[in-house]
Amino acid sequence: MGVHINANPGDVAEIVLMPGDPLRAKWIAETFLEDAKCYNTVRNMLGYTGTYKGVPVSVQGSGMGLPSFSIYAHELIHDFGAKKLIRVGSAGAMKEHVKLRDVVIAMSASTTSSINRSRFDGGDYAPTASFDLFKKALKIADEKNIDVKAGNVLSSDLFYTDQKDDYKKWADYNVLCVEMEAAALYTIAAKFNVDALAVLTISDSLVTGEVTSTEDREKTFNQMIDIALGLA
Ligand SMILES: O=P(O)(O)O[C@H]1O[C@H](CO)[C@@H](O)[C@H]1O
Ligand SMILES: O=c1cc[nH]c(=O)[nH]1
Repeated sequence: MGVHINANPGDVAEIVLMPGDPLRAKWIAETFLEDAKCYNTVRNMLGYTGTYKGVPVSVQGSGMGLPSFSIYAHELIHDFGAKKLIRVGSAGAMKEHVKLRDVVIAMSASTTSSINRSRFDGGDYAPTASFDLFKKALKIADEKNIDVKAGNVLSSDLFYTDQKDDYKKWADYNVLCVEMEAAALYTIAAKFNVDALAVLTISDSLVTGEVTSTEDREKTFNQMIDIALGLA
């Protein structure tokens, strides 16, 4: 049992999909998994385990931001033995060629958070995807004819920035999009020596100002789920 995940040993599968939104977790469990059962309702941060093509798979909401994500990732690995964490999240495009609904796989995650500076006594750690999961995800995308972009993403502490153009410096250095958790995922997975990958869908564009609806973000980003489940 963890402090924030009120489940029993064995309730959580070795592979866990992690959307920020707990209602996206519910949608994934109900839409893609067989016999999904809810194992966590603490703080309404819903977690489910079911099967996908006969393989046990869990889906656990993480909440927003590196601190919240870090708590769930830590407990999933440390208390429940998770071995593969796949973030399935929304992100804002920072480059013109990254379009609404594009799937972006995070090879690495820059961050504005100071969590890793504290952890590494001022040093700049480089949070990086698992090569094995990354390779497999590209293969799955290819087989399923899903066009993906891959590169560095930004895990920001801020959703609302003070200046509209704050993203441009990151874009100038080829960072593809902004979200709020991947850097924590890659750091915590590395600490515990488990595999991790962030598969993102572009929900809005900081370049063009286009947006998708709340319902779209909760229930329609199927392609990233297809890729994530292919990793099970
Ligand atoms: O759609 P999710 O997975 O929550 O991800 C993105 O959406 C939230 C902000 O709206 C942040 O958590 C960000 O990382
Ligand atoms: O963190 C996020 C997620 C989606 N869009 C953004 O601009 N930021």
